[in-house]
Amino acid sequence: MTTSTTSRPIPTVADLSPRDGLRALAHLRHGLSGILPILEHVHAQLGDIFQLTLPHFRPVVVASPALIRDILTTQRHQFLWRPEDDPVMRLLRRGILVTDGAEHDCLHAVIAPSSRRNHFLPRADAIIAATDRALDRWPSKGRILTLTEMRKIALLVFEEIYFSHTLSWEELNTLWTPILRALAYIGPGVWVVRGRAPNLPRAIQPLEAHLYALIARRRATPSPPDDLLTHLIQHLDDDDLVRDQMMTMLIAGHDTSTAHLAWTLWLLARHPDWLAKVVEDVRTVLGTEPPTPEKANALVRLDQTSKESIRLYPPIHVGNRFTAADITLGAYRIPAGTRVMVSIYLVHRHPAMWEAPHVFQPTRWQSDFRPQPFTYLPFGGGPRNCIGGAFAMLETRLILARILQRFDIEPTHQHVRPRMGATLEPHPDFYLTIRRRV
Ligand code: HEM
Repeated sequence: MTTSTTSRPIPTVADLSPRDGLRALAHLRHGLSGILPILEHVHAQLGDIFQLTLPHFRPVVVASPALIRDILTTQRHQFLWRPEDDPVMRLLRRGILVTDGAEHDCLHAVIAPSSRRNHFLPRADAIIAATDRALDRWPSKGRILTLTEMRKIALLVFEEIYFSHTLSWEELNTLWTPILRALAYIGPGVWVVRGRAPNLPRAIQPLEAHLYALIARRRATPSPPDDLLTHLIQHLDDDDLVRDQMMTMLIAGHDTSTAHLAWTLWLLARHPDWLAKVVEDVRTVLGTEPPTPEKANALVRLDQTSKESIRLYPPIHVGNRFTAADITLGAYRIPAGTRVMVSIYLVHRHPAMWEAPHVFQPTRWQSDFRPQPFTYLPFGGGPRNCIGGAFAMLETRLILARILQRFDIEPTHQHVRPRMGATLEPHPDFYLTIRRRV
């Protein structure tokens, strides 16, 4: 823990000069997409810890690796994950992501085994098969709406691997709007500054019904498959609690991969010289065979692309915590009940930690390159890091390799901005021009 005998006041946006304040606010012309540039601007002026002071929304934003280490590891017991009244709590209820202490640790013990590498490595062919179901419907020559298509793939893959359920196109159509409504509900909205969370939208009902139907069917299956859903029903008697974990894993497990896949394709399409090299690797290593985990490991430049993409555009760009009591963090006193935001986005672009932080430079990820501790946190850090990180890394590499094997991608000039939804996603959704090879 970082200690200090005297405490310092946390700088607030009120400490900005009027000129800097106006410059920061000017980014609001881009709506929600302007918030990250505002945070970058304030970070540059006020340093690695500062406080926003909006009505009902006064988070302490942290971009200091040392303080982030304290929050995620040594002082983690001083933080809670969620206040009672928050849309994420209302949607996920008692899901692993939003529980604390012993309850969290019990759920972790149930869920973690189905997310280990040795569990899903043998199912890599199912990831490819689910991907192919979506790719087979792409035009031979034409355009795809990238974020939308990546979401379809991520949902098909997720349900196949974690619920052993082959989602039909009809089911996907039924679930599509409820899932988008659930994501919009938990994304930032005006309620944040109004201070009162809206009610859970009724439109998500078909998603609830889908999860409960899977639970009922699985409880009635005599020889169930070895997957997350089976682990859950074997350990948890309460269907509502099973539903909470399924909802959590489905939301946390597909929206993040969707955003990462879309960002990576956008970066590739914006950097045609690099794209050509990655494609050459894919086609040399794979030939006409589908990607396997071993072959994906040999795709070094694809791996570098993915690492750089998730540095620049981390789908989870912030870790939210709440102080459980008055605490001391480094040289600062923070009162109980304060929202503390670990800014993964700011630390990934920290000018003192990264060379050319805003530049897409996949070659920085040479095999011997190790970022400074707590400066690269795409999957969080400490004991509460991402439970699906290993799966996500394999899944996204296999999917990208399959896309590049089966399709040529044209460079794009389209600009997108990172928008804070439930995850950090490219906005607007963008078209990729593609041509089928196989
Ligand atoms: C590119 C994909 C992914 C990214 C970038 C990502 C990122 C993260 C991050 C940053 C955290 C920590 C949040 C915090 O400290 O506040 C986290 C936690 C979590 N993630 Fe992921 N994630 C991804 C994929 C997945 C997948 C595939 C699953 C499940 C199938 C998943 C399930 C979870 C869960 C349940 C937690 C909470 C763990 C706990 O509290 O013990 N994530 N993720």
